[in-house]
Amino acid sequence: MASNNPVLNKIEELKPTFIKRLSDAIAIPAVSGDESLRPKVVEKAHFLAKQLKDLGFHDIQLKDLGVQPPPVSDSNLKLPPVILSRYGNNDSKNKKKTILIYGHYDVQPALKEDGWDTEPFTFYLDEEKQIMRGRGVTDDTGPLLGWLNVVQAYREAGKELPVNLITCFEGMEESGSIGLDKLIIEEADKYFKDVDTVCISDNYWLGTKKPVLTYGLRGCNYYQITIKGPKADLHSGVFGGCVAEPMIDLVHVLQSLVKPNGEIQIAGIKEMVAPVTETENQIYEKIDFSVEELNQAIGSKTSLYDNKRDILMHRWRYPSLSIHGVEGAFYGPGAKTVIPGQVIGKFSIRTVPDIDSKKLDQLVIDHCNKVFAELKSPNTFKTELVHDGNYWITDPFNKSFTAAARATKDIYGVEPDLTREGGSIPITLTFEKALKTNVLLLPMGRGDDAAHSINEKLDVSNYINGMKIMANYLLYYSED
Ligand SMILES: NCC(=O)N[C@@H](Cc1c[nH]cn1)C(=O)O
Ligand SMILES: [Zn+2]
Ligand SMILES: [Zn+2]
Repeated sequence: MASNNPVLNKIEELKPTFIKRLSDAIAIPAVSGDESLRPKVVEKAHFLAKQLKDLGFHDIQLKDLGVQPPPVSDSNLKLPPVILSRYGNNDSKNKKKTILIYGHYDVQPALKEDGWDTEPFTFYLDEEKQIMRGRGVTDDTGPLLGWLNVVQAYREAGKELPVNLITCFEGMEESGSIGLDKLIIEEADKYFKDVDTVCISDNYWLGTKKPVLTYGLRGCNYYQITIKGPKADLHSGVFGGCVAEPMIDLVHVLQSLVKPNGEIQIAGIKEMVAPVTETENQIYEKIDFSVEELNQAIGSKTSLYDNKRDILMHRWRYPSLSIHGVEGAFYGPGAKTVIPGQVIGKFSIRTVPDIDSKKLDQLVIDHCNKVFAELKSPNTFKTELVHDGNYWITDPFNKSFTAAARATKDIYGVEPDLTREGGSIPITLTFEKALKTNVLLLPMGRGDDAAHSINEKLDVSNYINGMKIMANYLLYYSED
């Protein structure tokens, strides 16, 4: 019986070791979106490769993906490596199934000044609440290390791993997984040739109490608008009123994209969204989630919808457009009277079935060009795609989901809810297509973990129970 799996006790016993491993990893500020921190992303790859080696993984390869394509400031900037490795081997008398474990070791940017209670790259354990804090604890360093920890627990419990593992850990997920598609396609018949299924632990429960398994993701197309005017920033008293201000142009274009109620204003997008079916209509009622849980996760009562169904549909199955920020604009405290000479506005669209990504890019660029032309501004203007990643949806009743549901029930005593997610993991669809296999999303953290936000956290219980689920999932998936 897997609930008596001795590996589960070993996971409890090794808790301090696993917390220390996470603490060491969090200390490396592997921010893929910050070019100046690229050496740190590479350092984290080497840190992980050493951990894998010490745990008995073999054939460890740090795959070079070449230089980062534009738009990028440094045209020689190298992409961080993808870490491939194996645990276990098939020989003639030992034919085990092979699971590919995907995770990402890069993280979102984080500064203490953003409002963190502690330094984001100094791991913090709240002993009383048993909550761990730091950039990456839940997205995705904690879950990624979970797999390594599970291998250690199997080894120290004296149990053979019931499956073979292949790792594919990337360092660019938070920046669109640039370069990874090509590598997966190239390795499909080589390094990945024995893969039976893919498991990704890089998402979250919907709420805070009930575990879930995830069968859908939205895609993400990220754009930037660059507006250039004066050669340098100007004094607004000296020049204000007689120069065309890039920031004023940008505000006009950005406001044309979306209404405050979330409605996207770009013509042609709505028409590409798949209609709601009767079967789909019925799934929302059964999901364990409430408006209060959303309010708790966002720390306010600012939801656009007052009922569960609309909230879930707008998170999972409708597109959304978010405006993220403006590079070059004044944003600090105080009252600087500056006219920024050049600004870069950033926004993204979360995509859903059946939006055609290339058609979307054209609609977005045409829309922005049209609105800018109407301004009759002498400034220069360019809208471009920074990166994209497709949406994904699968059948949640295949062998891998069934094994994961059983493993989850062992640990939490309930059947997990089957959910979709509003976030994106750009590479999911590529795995499915290139390896001709299923993908399972097996989340570790909770819906209020504040991934991408300040004070990102992971409850110790989710870390430990998440590993126990992984351990039993490997066992159940190995069975015929
Ligand atoms: N945990 C998954 C995650 O956070 N994914 C990112 C991926 C992304 C896409 N474009 C930029 N980053 C997300 O924002 O959903
Ligand atoms: Zn992630
Ligand atoms: Zn993320």
